[in-house]
Amino acid sequence: KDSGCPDHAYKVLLFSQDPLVIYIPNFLTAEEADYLERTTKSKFTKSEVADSHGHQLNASTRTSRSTSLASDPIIRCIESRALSFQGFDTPRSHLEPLQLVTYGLGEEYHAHTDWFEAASQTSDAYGGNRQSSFFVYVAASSDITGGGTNFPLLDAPVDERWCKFVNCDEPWEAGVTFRPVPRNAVFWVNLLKDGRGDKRVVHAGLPVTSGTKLGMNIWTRERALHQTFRSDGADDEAFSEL
Ligand SMILES: O=C(O)CCC(=O)C(=O)O
Ligand SMILES: [Fe+2]
Repeated sequence: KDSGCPDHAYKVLLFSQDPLVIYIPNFLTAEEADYLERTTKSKFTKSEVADSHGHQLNASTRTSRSTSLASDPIIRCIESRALSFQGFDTPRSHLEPLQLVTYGLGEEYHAHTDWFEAASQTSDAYGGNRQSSFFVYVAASSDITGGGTNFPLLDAPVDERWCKFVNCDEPWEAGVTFRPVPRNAVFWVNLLKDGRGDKRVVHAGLPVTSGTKLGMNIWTRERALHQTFRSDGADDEAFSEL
């Protein structure tokens, strides 16, 4: 256990076994969510996406704004939680810096996978491809409508207890849409056993039709990222100079 980190006695709900999708209520504490909201307010820039050649671009497919977080004690606790959730065998070096994403009215992220096709995005420096994703709903204004995360190829659940977390008004053909419930998270595995990307986890951040939404991506790579691409990269460099 990381000393000084809040105890995380959260429960989890298995959403899908194959692909593996797990729903996590209360992934963040109220204090962490507040902290993330406060400290990132002025930091957002237009989100970038990688094209099929691996070039970063400001595409109309992603109209949200995002920012990467440098490590600090609170961030480190969130990282530790994401790592221990995946078992003890995932080292911290496999984590990308946490990425906060904010959406205002009409902003969205069209259907995409978090895993990459382009070799330039899955190089050794990046630790290969993205093995898993957490999408965490950090905050949503009380008047939020829209802004769910839609997985068109997953089956919608049947039991109505899921309706707290998924939009049960959606037509069955639309797959499943997780609602932006603050502090909750969706976790899924991106890669098949053989390392190829799993197309079934394609998803979209649906347009926000009123209010605002703040989300967070936690991406775990297959292998260690080069130090300069890690949230604690700067610290490590300072260390190596000692
Ligand atoms: O905003 C969402 O609901 C999903 C965002 C997302 O999939 C991403 O940033 O990769
Ligand atoms: Fe995504």
